[in-house]
Amino acid sequence: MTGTDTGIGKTLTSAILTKSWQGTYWKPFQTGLAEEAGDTPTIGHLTGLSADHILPPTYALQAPLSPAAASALEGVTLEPEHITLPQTTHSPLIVEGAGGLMVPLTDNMLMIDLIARLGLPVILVTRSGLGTLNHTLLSLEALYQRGIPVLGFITNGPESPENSQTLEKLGQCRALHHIPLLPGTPGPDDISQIAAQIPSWDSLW
Ligand SMILES: Nc1ncnc2c1ncn2[C@@H]1O[C@H](COP(=O)(O)OP(=O)(O)OP(=O)(O)O)[C@@H](O)[C@H]1O
Ligand SMILES: C[C@H](N)[C@H](N)CCCCCC(=O)O
Ligand SMILES: [Mg+2]
Repeated sequence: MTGTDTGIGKTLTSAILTKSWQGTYWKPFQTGLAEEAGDTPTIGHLTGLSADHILPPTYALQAPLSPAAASALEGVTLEPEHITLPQTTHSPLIVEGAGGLMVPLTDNMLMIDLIARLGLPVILVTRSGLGTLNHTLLSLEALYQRGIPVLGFITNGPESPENSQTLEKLGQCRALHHIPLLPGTPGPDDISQIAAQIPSWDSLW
C-alpha cells in the first residue's frame, strides 16, 4: 500500500483491504509517534481483527519526519536492505509504506527501492480531486520505470469519475475502488461497510 503523499489515506485504505480480505497488516517503518498513536493500533481499532492479523512495526520512531530523518535524530540505525517479508498466518500481507514513494529510508534507499527489492506489487492511494492527475501519473511513472507491478489505484475523497477515467486511460492502471469523504472520524462501521464493496483479492490478478 503506497500513496501519492503522507496523509493521503493509506492507513484507512489498508484497514478496508485487510478487513475485506481477512489478511495481515504490517507497517515496517512508523514515524511520528511523538504526535500520533501510530498506524498499527489504528488498524486494530478500525478492523477489529485479532492480533494475529496485525504485525508490529520493524522500526518505531518519534519524530514526524521521513524514516531517514527521524532515525538520524534519534540515533537509530535503519537497515532496510536486510528487511525480509514476515511469515503470516493470514494472507494477503498488506504492507503500508511511510508517506509516498520517494521518501528516504536511509541516505541511499528510498521507499520505492524497498518495494522493488521486496518484489511487492503495489496498490496506490491517491486523492480524487484536483491535482491528482499530476501526482498519480508521476507516481505511476516511477513505479513503471522500476518494473514494479501495479494492481491498481484507489481514489479517496469527493467523487470524481472523470479523474478516475483519465487516470485509467493515461496511467494504464485499474481504478480499484473509490473511498468517499466520510463524515467525522472514520470508524469500524465505515470500514466494514466499504470492505464489503472491495473486489476480491483473486480478482486483482
Ligand atoms: N475518505 C476519508 N474520509 C474521512 N477522513 C479520512 C478519509 N481518508 C482519510 N481520512 C483521515 O485523514 C487522516 C489521514 O489518513 P491516513 O492516516 O489513512 O493517511 P496515511 O496516508 O496513512 O498517512 P501516513 O503517511 O501518516 O501513514 C486520518 O485522520 C484519516 O482518518
Ligand atoms: C509523519 C508522517 N505521518 C509519516 N509517518 C512520515 C511522512 C514522511 C514524509 C516525507 C516527505 O515526503 O516529505
Ligand atoms: Mg498511515
